[in-house]
Amino acid sequence: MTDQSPVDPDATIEERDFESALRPRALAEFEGQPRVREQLALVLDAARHRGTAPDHVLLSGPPGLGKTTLAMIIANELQVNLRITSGPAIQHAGDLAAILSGLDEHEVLFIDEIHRLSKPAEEMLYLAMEDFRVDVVVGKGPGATAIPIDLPQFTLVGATTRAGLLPGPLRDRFGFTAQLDFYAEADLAGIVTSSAGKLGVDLATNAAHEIASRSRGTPRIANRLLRRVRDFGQVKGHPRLSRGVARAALELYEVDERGLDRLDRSVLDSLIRKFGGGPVGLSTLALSVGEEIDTIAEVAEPFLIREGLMMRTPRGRVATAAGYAHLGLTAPAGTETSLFDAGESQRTDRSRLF
Ligand SMILES: Nc1ncnc2c1ncn2[C@@H]1O[C@H](COP(=O)(O)OP(=O)(O)OP(=O)(O)O)[C@@H](O)[C@H]1O
Repeated sequence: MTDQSPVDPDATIEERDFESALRPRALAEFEGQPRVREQLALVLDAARHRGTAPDHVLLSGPPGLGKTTLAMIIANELQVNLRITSGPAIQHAGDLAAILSGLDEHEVLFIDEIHRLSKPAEEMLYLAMEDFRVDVVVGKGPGATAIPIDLPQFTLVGATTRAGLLPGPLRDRFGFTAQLDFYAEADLAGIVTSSAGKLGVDLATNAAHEIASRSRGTPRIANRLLRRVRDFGQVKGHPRLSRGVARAALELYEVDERGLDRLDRSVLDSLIRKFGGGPVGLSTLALSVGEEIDTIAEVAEPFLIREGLMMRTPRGRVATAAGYAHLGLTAPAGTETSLFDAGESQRTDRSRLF
């Protein structure tokens, strides 16, 4: 198997092992997102004092920002078991009933991609979250009866990359909602430095910043790039990973100073050279670079828009003047220079307490 693109959303087994080795285990080790951390600490402390399970927690934000890590930390901090499942894995309401009725008192149930639960499972979850009860329907037709089953008090941690897709009644049943946002470079440099420590790698401070600045605000990518730099250092005989070594490694893997990888650049290149800078539809753009629409929509496009290199308009995707400049091209007169699509998230912490 060929090596992955640094932003490929599908992780290999090696990648998953690597991720779990680097996961912080306690809230105090979780870097960045200070408001989310502080608010969550309060929710957990309050529950500990009361001796009850904390409110249900909803974590939302783009992939790789630490939702799974936070779910694990919540269970660790409460010293309870964590059960992990995901929306697509729960096909029928019965699957969910089996998981819920198998929980022990105060356990944490983590449902990743909760926006992908089926409707019947979602409706069962309403009652479970609110009244710690499920109604299991036995039989069919007029003879069907609902048997109520009491559940232990548990905490649901739901994670979603698309909070907007979550139905209101489900969203409203979470007592604490945290929106994770892209990390500042300094936080990412801190994460890379701790990861290097855990891996026993000698990483210079400016090399950590070099990696952080190319990591698209995302810890998963930062750790992945660190792995590339470590490989490079090992093979080329550089036990100390200096900034120069980090740069050479990232150039080899085609991750540029702004964090664009080969896919991002080919999307931008195609938009500009094949479609005259747009407007062009997402599916055409995906076809032109030979990629799945979802990969373009979830990985390349949000980053290119966030970086102000591309814009989303009602007529399609358009390259900005900065997009042309990034490829060393001069934009035609009248090219949009707007740097920000108002719908995209910025590098700030936002969370809501209900
Ligand atoms: N704040 C953080 N501090 C240190 N490491 C972090 C932090 N956030 C994430 N990581 C690391 O980044 C990697 C990805 O994190 P995680 O799996 O929790 O992301 P996620 O948001 O659940 O992603 P997905 O939505 O794809 O499931 C892990 O290796 C984790 O250790």
